[in-house]
Amino acid sequence: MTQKLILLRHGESEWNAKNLFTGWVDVDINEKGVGEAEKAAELLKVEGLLPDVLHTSLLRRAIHTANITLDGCDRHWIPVKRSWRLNERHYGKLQGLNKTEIRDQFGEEQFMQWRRSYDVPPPAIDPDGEFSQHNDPRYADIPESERPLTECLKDVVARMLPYWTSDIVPDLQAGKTVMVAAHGNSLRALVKHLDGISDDEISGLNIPTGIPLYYELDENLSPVTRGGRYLDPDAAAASIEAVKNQGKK
Ligand SMILES: O=C(O)[C@H](O)COP(=O)(O)O
Repeated sequence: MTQKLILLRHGESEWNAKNLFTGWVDVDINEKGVGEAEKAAELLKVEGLLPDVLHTSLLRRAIHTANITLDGCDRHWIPVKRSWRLNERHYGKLQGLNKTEIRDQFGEEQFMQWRRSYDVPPPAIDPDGEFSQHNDPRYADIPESERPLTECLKDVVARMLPYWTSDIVPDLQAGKTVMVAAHGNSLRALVKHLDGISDDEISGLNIPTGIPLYYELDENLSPVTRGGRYLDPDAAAASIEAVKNQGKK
């Protein structure tokens, strides 16, 4: 028997539209993002892919997107589990800064290394700075020494995988259709794991906002089709290109 996994990056956020590095800053989705979340519900209904359980990050943009999508396909009542381990990558000192300005200031190579290298994190944020979440009560359960002040994708893989194993896999193995509502980089980390993508190749993978990515997994939790399937492939292709080119305009 195969298992059903739906990955959903939040719809466009206020800061996606403003071209700002966001990371753990808790911004909401904008009107376009609401529309994407509603469309995601339609796509799930057409496919007959109705989630039995939801896993989200602790961030409003993922939670809000998932609520709209589940409401739209009459699944607002399913159980929900949330974890900081599904949060966006902590973008360190870049949080709150404009992507184009950072690219202009530091050059394309440094900009892309911070955005897409596997193991080079941006400089750490000042824990008491304006865009820091270091003292946010929702993260009080993370021992202070382990609370990130910046992260590279490798760090995200390391903190996301324990949750995948302990909480998401058991739901899949119980035969549930699982939806994970999360973020560009936490989903890149999960896709890297599922598809066995190398540390080098992962730099070329981008996740579009608000379009369900469906994975059918075999008994070993390997994708039946590598890369899964976007439920709206044309919209996904256009949005992937836009994410890839962020900071270039
Ligand atoms: O945190 C952010 O700024 C975005 O959600 C992801 O940004 P990226 O595509 O530049 O990594």
